[in-house]
Amino acid sequence: MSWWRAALPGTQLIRRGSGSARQLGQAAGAAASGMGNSTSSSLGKSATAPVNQIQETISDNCVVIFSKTSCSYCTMAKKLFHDMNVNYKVVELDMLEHGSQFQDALYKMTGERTVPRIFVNGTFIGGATDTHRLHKEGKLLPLVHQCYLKKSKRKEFQ
Ligand SMILES: N[C@@H](CCC(=O)N[C@@H](CS)C(=O)NCC(=O)O)C(=O)O
Ligand code: FES
Repeated sequence: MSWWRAALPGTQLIRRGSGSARQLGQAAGAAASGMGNSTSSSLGKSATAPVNQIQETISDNCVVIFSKTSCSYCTMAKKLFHDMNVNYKVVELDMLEHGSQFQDALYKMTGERTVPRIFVNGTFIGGATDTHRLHKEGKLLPLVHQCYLKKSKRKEFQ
């Protein structure tokens, strides 16, 4: 048993490869490789401004990777979380009709429009290189853990 599971007995906080991607038939790349869950079903389909849609996605999910299906840096980032047994949300920008508008919004929010753009616990943590560095420094999992703790506390009071 991993330490974070031990710390949070009985919770189902860390899941990998939830059924939703397959059920929704989305994110074929991620589903086929058994990694992560789905491209957000609503993202890019609502009239809400891209920045607000991104805000909503990053506050609803502890780990969000803005990615492109063709990008191996993105695949490496997904693999990192997959190997840590951490569930993550992937938004494949090249699969969205208005993907470039989302890249523009990410530029406004993070200063770069490159992929991957990775958010943990609602905060931008960087691209693939930054994320690997955080992991090497032992700082990545605590950030994820903080988010799970926050969510489980919220549940307690509901
Ligand atoms: N050091 C950055 C490199 C990011 C980067 O250069 N990404 C390229 C793809 S690998 C990119 O986004 N190019 C522009 C684009 O696809 O719109 C990281 O680790 O994330
Ligand atoms: S590694 Fe080539 S597009 Fe990302």
